[in-house]
Amino acid sequence: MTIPGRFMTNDKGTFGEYTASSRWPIIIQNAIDDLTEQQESEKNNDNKFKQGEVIKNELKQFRQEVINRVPLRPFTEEEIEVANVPLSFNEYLKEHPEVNWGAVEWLFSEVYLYRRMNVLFQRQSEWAKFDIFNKLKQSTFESSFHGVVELALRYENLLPQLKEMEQYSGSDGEDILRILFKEFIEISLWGNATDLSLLTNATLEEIKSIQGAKARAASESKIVVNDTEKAWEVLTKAKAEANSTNIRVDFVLDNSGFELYADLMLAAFLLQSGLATKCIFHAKDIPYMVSDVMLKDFDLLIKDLRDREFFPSGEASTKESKALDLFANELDKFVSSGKIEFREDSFWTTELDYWNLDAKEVKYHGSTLHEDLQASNLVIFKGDLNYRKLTGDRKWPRTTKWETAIGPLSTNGITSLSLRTCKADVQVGLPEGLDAELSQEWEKENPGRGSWWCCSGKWAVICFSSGTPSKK
Ligand SMILES: O=P(O)(O)OC[C@H]1O[C@](O)(CO)[C@@H](O)[C@@H]1O
Ligand SMILES: [Mg+2]
Ligand SMILES: [Mn+2]
Repeated sequence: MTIPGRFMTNDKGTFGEYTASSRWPIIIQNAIDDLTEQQESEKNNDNKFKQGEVIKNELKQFRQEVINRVPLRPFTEEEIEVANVPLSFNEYLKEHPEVNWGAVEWLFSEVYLYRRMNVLFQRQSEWAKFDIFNKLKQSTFESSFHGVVELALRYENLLPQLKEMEQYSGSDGEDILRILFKEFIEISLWGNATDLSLLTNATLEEIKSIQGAKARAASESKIVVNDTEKAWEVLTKAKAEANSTNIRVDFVLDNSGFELYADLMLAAFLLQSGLATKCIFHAKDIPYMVSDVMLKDFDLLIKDLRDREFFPSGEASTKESKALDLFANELDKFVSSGKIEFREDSFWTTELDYWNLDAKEVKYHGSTLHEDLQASNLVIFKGDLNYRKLTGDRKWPRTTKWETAIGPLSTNGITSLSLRTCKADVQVGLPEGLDAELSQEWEKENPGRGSWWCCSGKWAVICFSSGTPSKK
């Protein structure tokens, strides 16, 4: 099959076109507003205030450039030097000299946009390490207080049950573990405390019950491709073979706040149940896509869990406070014992798609990461942007097979699982007829935009690749 081109910001009627024309100016304006607020809170630092004014004017100018659809310019030597900008961006622009904001590949231009914004802050000494999206990340996490507490209580309730599991005879225990695995995968997938059967005080019997199955079936109905079972088999096989000595699961992260919290819950479940012995989290090295996780967001999350102002769970003695503290302590223990590790790499914030997670990409860490991820039993890619990079954000027919769409990743040795809430035009792996069916359904409420069902965040896909050539 010929490899199709990537989605462009001038593809009429696409979500990419809409994002570029209407959402990017809003994102930049929000950054200007948050910068102004930050300046107000540090007025006494005159030098910082002045530098903030410089950034603000440059952001306003940049926003105007995007609106006026000017050509995308290369980074200057000075910018590359000061802000450590990977040369991949300028190489791309050299090959595509004519691109402007109104007619450029969506993937490149969106990643380039965040890099351009970051350069403006990195060039000012007082703002070089400032995360312009921090306020938004923190306020969003703060507003998810009830879901955070609910999951912490569930986790606390689950711990003794996982211990008790040992007594269950083989298949019975495994059945429950499989149900819990699927539920934690779904909690991580949706990045919220879905109301699954895993109620706060559900007993193991209840989890296995019909009622539990009904709740699960309801939430699974929105997952239109579901390879969870294949990931389960990989980890249970590893657990049986490795007698739990060395099972590594990697998370290529998406959003901070509740999504990261849900990812940590999944990791804690895997570690406590012996389905993993080490979890490595891959974070972004600069502020990116507004909400994506940086190393500092993990430290902030643990601090927030213990902060009674941030999460008002009452006295330290309340069951809610104790559950939050318990999970924060668990995370500290996992980190100090090396069971959880956090890393960052500039590869994740280049425009390179994940076909570059391969030995052939030797300039921007693609091959280094590819080499390292060979040692992982399962690499979980979270969210929509990662899915777009796995599939190259290309205009594949929506029934294209997963292993075709992810190119070299289907045979170069990385065992991968994409947990994606659908928020962009690219969509593959669908059975015949499903796209038409969902487009028709979405069209009813959204005339003329039926195909945007896969940009709504209302549906999701869970896609597995063994990373080895499929046995013919
Ligand atoms: O946080 P996620 O799940 O990666 O979603 C980010 C998505 O939002 C968008 O910015 C626009 O919807 C996409 O470009 C991007 O893929
Ligand atoms: Mg996401
Ligand atoms: Mn994201």
